Amino acid sequence: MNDFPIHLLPSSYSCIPISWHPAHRKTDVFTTTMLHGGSRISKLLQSRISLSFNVPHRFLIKFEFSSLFQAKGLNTLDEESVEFLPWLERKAGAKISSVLSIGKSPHGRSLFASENIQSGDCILKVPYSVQITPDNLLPKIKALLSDKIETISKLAVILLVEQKMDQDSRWGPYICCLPRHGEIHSTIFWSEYELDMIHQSSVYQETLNQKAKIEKDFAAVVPDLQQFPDLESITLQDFMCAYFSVTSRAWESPKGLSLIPFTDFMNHDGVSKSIVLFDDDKKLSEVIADRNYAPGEEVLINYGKLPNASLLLDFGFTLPYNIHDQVEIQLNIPYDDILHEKKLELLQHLTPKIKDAIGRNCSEDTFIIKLNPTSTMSKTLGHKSKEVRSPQGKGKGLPQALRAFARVLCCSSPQELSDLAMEAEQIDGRLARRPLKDSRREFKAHQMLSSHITNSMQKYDAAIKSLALVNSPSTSNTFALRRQMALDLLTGELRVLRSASAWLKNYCVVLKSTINYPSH
Ligand SMILES: C[S@@+](CC[C@H](N)C(=O)[O-])C[C@H]1O[C@@H](n2cnc3c(N)ncnc32)[C@H](O)[C@@H]1O
Repeated sequence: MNDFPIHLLPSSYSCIPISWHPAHRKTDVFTTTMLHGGSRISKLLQSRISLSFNVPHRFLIKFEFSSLFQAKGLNTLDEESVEFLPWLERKAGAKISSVLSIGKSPHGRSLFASENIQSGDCILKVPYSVQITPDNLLPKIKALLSDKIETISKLAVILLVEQKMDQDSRWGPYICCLPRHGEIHSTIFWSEYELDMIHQSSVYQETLNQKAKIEKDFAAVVPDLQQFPDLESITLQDFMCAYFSVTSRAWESPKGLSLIPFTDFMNHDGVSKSIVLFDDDKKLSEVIADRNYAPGEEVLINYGKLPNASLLLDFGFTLPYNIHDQVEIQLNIPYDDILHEKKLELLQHLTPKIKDAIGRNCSEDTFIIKLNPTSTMSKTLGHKSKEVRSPQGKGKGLPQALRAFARVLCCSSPQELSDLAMEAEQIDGRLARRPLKDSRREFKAHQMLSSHITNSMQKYDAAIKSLALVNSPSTSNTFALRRQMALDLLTGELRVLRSASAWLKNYCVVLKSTINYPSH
């Protein structure tokens, strides 16, 4: 389902580990030996000459980088950023990168090529010894925290404890770089007024769920933290910020959830092929460049095939045109349907638990529509775009589970329901996965879906139009930024709905042509 071996850990839809983990998302952890081209990676690792790290090199980086940034007209570095890599390399006792430097991008800190990088180069190697995992909890706090506390909360507590230690923190230079309240745009920090802009999207409810979960997790750690005088002043807002730092910066690694300093300064590019890899034998994480970079260019990685819904909730940003966008729709069996109970029973028994792209279990009436993984070039937009495929195409179009649900929903007699149940038993136990033999009923089911989606599109249209009318409650840029994110989110979801609608209309036209009307 997800080709990306590792990704940053979003938390929102987490029923898995990072709860999602990955936390909410399904995360497959591969060691380099399991990767495609793993041998290439090992070869690169062996062939790279390890430069010894010394003080003059620090100054070299500083010099090269400052001049690079002046040449590119980018913001110059702050002192903290210049000192960061040398600090981490000293801590690791190893060279981490000789081709990357930290700089400022329009999206916060980022990594930039400090010299020519070729596709296939290993651009950074961060030893496990300088990654932050729950093992880094101070023993006295570790002993106190109940086993029930999730990893994500444990990492958040580590960040908070280190923050409180201030000058005494072993991770001070890293902690200083973490986002602060006011700089974070995840929807968990949006006001009610701002959230209202995305009421139409499932992210609205996901945000409320996520906030409730964080509050619950905070309530679970507070009694333990209160035993330390320095930590009793930690507020829910502090915890939320630390929690966000974890969800937006941690990777699921063979050691569990890990914060990987320096690597986590890399920004996301949805079409990049670079990901974070873990070499468990060498006990380090690495990134291989997926293309050539000239000095001064921002080097990006892929956090995973994430729709704007996940990016917004877990990372606090959206992409203007996200090829991984998806939309969640809900179908319900009407209560006044005389077959309500029977349909419900059948669906509950015979429909396998529906899982979305990120591994979350959905209730039987919630479906995720995604665009077909086969990309085509959109001439108009100049972006790689995807469509829900037409019935004639090789793709499957809408989720099978959604179409099955519609077929059951449109049954009008107990006999039709038991025919479906019998057919499922005779095949693979999965209900209503095949087109109904009666083309009229198949047509009716898809017509119903089509009008449901049209209805949803109208609501999205209205929500998008109303964005232009919402007034900024303050003069800050924050609201304008969040409104743009809301627009990206809703526009992307509407695009998926439009594509699904086109697919359904096409399918219905094809079906209609096969229906034999009785001759009079
Ligand atoms: C893993 S950190 C990357 C480093 C981060 N820019 C920093 O200043 O430390 C992830 C955060 O970077 C920002 N970010 C990453 N990729 C982005 C993108 N393509 N567009 C906008 N913001 C992005 C978001 O704020 C996100 O929460």
